[in-house]
Amino acid sequence: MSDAPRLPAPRAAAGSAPAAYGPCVLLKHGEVFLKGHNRRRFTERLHDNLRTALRGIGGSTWIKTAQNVTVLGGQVPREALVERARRVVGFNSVEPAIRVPSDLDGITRAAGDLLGALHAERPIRGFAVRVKRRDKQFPLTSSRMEAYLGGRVLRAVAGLSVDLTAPEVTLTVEIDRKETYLSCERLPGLSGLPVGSSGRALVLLSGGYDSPVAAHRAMRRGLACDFVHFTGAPYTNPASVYKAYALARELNRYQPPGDLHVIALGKAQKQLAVAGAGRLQVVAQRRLMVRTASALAATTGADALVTGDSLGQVASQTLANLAAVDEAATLPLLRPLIGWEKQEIIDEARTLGTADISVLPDEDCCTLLAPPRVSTRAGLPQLRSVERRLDLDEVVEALLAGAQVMHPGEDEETPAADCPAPA
Ligand SMILES: Nc1ncnc2c1ncn2[C@@H]1O[C@H](COP(=O)(O)OP(=O)(O)OP(=O)(O)O)[C@@H](O)[C@H]1O
Repeated sequence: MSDAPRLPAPRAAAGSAPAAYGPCVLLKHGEVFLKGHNRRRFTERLHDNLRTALRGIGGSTWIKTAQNVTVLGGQVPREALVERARRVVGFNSVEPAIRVPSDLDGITRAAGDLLGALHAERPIRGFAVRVKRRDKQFPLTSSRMEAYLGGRVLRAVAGLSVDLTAPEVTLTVEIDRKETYLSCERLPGLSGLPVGSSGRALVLLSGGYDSPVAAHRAMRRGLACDFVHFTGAPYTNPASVYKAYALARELNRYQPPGDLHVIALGKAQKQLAVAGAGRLQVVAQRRLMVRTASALAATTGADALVTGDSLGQVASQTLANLAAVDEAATLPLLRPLIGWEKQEIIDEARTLGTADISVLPDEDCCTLLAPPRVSTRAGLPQLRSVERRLDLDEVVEALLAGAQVMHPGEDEETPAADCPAPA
């Protein structure tokens, strides 16, 4: 007895070649999906960021939206599309897929082809079919379609078996009105809010592990980031600038590129030491950094500062010292890693690709003039009395006047050529 259900006539003539058939990538929306009335604005931002990530990919591309899903295709290898899409914040998953017209024959043939090719590459122990029918006009319900496709695939591909409890491969079939998408692989995306949807921030970027990870976490909450790096110049070599540039370039792979501002802090650090900062030197330097960054933020359009502090990690990051640094900032000072452990931070830096840069040696401005023992309870009255011996406004003005602006990663890629999405 046949396992085929009694079907209405297929929408395309049996045996005819599918009208549209080709590889694409399905990008499932993350938190954007929850945005109610604002969803459209968030989705536009997500697509703008996707277009930016596609720059320089070497061929024309198109994107279109189905319900809570973006479909990406073009005249470039699908692997390249997948690689670029996985850098875009805001997609929960990235699924290499094929598109076929929404008729039963086309879908059945594609399912057999897809699982047949996979099975030929490496024998599949058990498979399952999951169908999502977004077009309720489609003649079969999702569960009937699952059973039907499963049966047809079993017939078409020798040696396959069904396993509905723990399948090695799950074929996902999403049926829209005109097109159907079939996919056997789901890669995790960078979930979160589209970069830029929460505003702009200025990240204090050192050469260590922590601040690049903090920057990436800020991006994942929708902040577009510029960067500021303080060097100990003229008393240190330029190694830390090379590192900051390489880190910012790596981070810019995840967002429309932000600028890197480099500021030579060495002379001001010496002024603080001469003013008698003593055990307060490191916290006084950090206060000067956030004061200067706050002033710089006014020119970059940032609404917040971001640092890589983690509570209690080092002496300068006790609660009292963090509070003393906060007091010098004129913008909200965000610390995405405040509750993270060092090993968690290093693991994430490895995943991001910043760890290999952070590990390189440099001459950090923070160790320049650092006292043998850093105060763990820097008092505001003492800090203010040291700072009064300097004209802080003048110091900040001079630091900003000497700032260098760089554009890491911006000139490496040419704009992508868009082509119209298939109807
Ligand atoms: N030279 C610098 N330029 C810019 N920001 C800095 C610099 N040094 C420190 N910061 C900021 O202050 C934060 C705390 O720095 P600190 O050196 O105390 O800790 P850390 O654990 O070494 O951080 P990181 O691993 O990011 O260097 C850094 O995460 C960074 O945001």
